[in-house]
Amino acid sequence: MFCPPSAYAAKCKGRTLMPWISVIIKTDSMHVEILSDAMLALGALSTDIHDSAAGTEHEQPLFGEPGEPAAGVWLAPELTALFKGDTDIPAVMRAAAEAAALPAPPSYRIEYVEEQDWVRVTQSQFNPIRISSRLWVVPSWHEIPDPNAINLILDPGLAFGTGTHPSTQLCLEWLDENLGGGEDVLDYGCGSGILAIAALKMGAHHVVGIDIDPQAVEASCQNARLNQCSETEIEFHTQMAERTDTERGGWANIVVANILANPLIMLAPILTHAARPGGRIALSGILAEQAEEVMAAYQQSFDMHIALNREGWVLLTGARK
Ligand SMILES: C[S@@+](CC[C@H](N)C(=O)[O-])C[C@H]1O[C@@H](n2cnc3c(N)ncnc32)[C@H](O)[C@@H]1O
Repeated sequence: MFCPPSAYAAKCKGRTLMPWISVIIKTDSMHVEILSDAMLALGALSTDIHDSAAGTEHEQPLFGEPGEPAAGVWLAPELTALFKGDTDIPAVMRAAAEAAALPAPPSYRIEYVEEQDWVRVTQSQFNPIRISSRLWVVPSWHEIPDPNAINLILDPGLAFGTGTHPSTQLCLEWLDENLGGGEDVLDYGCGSGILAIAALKMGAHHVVGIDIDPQAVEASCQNARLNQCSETEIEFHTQMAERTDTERGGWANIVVANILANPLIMLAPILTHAARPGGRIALSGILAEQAEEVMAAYQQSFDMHIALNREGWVLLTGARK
């Protein structure tokens, strides 16, 4: 239901204002960004743009991967802006229309957002995940479902890696199947540290986790502490140190990297250099249609193949020649 400003005013009469108001605006691809910027300048706490044609034949990605051109333009973008409950929304809409050089405010509707314990809401969406017969990923605030299993206790914080994404699960399953014990492991793009810590708990001798994002490194360190990993067994950094103990150019028995196709292609020389001859690599964060391109970047040094796939995501693996 779309609500013109006068109806909005009437709706607010006699009603206790909720702490938050969500304004949902139907617009077009020409005005959506300028309206979004205007909303933020006019006091919106956040804005979100999505394709209201999603689910129809018009649905298409708006952005490509980093470094790639935009994949398309949404035909029916919908802008949602969140305001405090006492905001004069009709005045905001008039000012936003002016900023976007529109003759009148676009049609919009409002929804009232109840105050919630957002931490609790977020936590309730993240439950223990059984990866294999011996491995569970358990949120730090949750009870351990199987005390006899290997339980990876996790608080992802701001980092990626709760264990719910198919590419993370493929990596965990692959590690579960392929770690024999005693390996030196590199986890490149460690996020929450989920793969690195899992590798250590499943028997790796020493694990190095690298992430370009300092917040991910911090989350990984915290999760390592939660899991009582010792600093001599596991370390996290924003970049890889030059190793002096490299054996014929490589030190890792296992290299795992769950990032995205393009960064993985660019990182091929670094990841290849880290793997010792005979060592294995596992790459994920790759869509099935990107597999050939990523394999080509590693094929010279590894005999690459697709080992696992789930929901359109694949895990590529190979042994260092
Ligand atoms: C998809 S998350 C994976 C997190 C975790 N390893 C997992 O499997 O769930 C990818 C991570 O790679 C990091 N990343 C992206 N590009 C990177 C690069 N060039 N070097 C190191 N880390 C990178 C991101 O910051 C992010 O934390």
